[in-house]
Amino acid sequence: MKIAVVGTGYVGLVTGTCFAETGNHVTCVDIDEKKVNKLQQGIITIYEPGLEVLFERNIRQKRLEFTTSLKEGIKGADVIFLALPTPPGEDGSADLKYILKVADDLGSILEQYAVIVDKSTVPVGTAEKVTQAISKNAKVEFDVVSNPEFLREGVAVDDFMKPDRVVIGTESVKAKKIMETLYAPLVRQGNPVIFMDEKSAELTKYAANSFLATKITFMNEIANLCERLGANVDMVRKGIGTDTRIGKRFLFAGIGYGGSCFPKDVQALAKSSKDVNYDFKILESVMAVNTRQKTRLIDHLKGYFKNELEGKTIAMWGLAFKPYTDDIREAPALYNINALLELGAKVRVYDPEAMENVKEVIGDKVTYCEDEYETLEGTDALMIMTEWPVFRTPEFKIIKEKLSSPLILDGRNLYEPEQMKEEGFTYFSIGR
Ligand SMILES: NC(=O)C1=CN([C@@H]2O[C@H](COP(=O)(O)OP(=O)(O)OC[C@H]3O[C@@H](n4cnc5c(N)ncnc54)[C@H](O)[C@@H]3O)[C@@H](O)[C@H]2O)C=CC1
Ligand SMILES: O=C(O)[C@H]1O[C@H](OP(=O)(O)OP(=O)(O)OC[C@H]2O[C@@H](n3ccc(=O)[nH]c3=O)[C@H](O)[C@@H]2O)[C@H](O)[C@@H](O)[C@@H]1O
Repeated sequence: MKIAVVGTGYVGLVTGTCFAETGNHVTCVDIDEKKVNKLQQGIITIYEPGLEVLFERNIRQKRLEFTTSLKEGIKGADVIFLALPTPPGEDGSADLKYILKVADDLGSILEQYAVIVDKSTVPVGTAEKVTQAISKNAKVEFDVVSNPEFLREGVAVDDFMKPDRVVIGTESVKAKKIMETLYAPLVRQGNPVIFMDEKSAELTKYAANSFLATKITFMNEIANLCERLGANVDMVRKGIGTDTRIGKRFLFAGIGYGGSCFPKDVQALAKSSKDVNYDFKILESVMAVNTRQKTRLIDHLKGYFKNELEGKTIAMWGLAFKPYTDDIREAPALYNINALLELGAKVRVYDPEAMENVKEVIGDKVTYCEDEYETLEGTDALMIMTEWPVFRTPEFKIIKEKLSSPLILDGRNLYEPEQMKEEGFTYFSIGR
């Protein structure tokens, strides 16, 4: 099949590369000339384990191409994916300006029937709006389909190539057939393609992300309660996760969820609910608890140093919002860096992949270090923000030698509290 992917960011690049890998001819379109230039030279623009080898192979085999021209990119395409940004607008709702701009343009340049697919996370009613925008100038038939994406950064290739399920919202028989054929190689494992109406598909995406954010938040609350009651959240997690109705995944307490999606999608669903006069109480609590959770380590640090953080230097391990990505959007680390700087502390940071991205946002307000041990030079405490494997089994002796006070604040529960006590640390983790 001939596929066009409009928007070659995270989702666009994974979508384009994976569909090329399953034998389609894919042209990815982006307005960012620099990005397209790099991609045309075979330079990958995101860090995603396992993607580069597929990307290089499909470019070599001329199944994957890049352009800045929408007209050229969609020429002859059977399916056109819109993988465009939907950032939060001022009121928290998803901003549809990128999607609707492309939809407007598509109307006049479509030369033959195509299935236009909303791959971006978009509120209920967007497929209808996209249809109207294209219809204004369209001279040919087309269908608009909702096909939300459920991939996670860091394991995006696996999530895309072996999806738990594929959700497709359409009532068009023609579009359904085309989408079925396109996804057939990806659902051979027997996982379902679930067809439904467009609105239900759009809401499914927000429901999934909001449910997962709620699950994490619930565990963060249980963790906070554990600290007050003397229980251990790891034990409680194991105790409840073995109930198959609850499941083991997404039960890890920490310093709050981050990333480019959970925060914005929970906020957008809350706003959509308000717009139809529905007070979605759980979502309001989830957002409030998550904001509070991000301050947990700082609160403890302030307590330890009796609010005297002026002139203290803090080492920070991990900047990305989670491991195996260089993505720092809504990363708890950024929140904590800013809070430390405001309190007059200095910060020394290390992350295996995300430092360049942090430099772009924070500049030289913090010191960037070559590795985890260099961050510890002349510092008063260590904060752990991301559970990269390299931080899991460090040389505690070296850490202790380098810190002026043996204080570790661990937002990801990497170490055993008992062992830390034996090693002579004051160790604060979440819910233990
Ligand atoms: N990042 C993720 O892990 C996931 C994201 N999503 C959703 O997918 C959508 C896209 O997200 P990301 O890929 O992270 O965004 P992104 O910000 O990484 O990429 C968007 C791309 O669209 C391009 N663009 C903007 N206007 C354009 C136009 N008129 N024509 C062509 N290209 C244009 C930008 O230059 C950028 O390269 C969002 O709705 C997001 O919520 C869904 C699942 C996973
Ligand atoms: O819509 C999206 O963009 C994507 O959002 C999330 O994927 P992602 O943001 O890549 O990352 P997750 O692995 O879900 O983690 C999100 C945040 O939750 C935190 N988290 C996750 C799991 C957990 O048990 N505890 C926890 O605190 C992570 O540290 C991270 O900050 C969803 O998991 C994907 O299904 C979805 O497609």
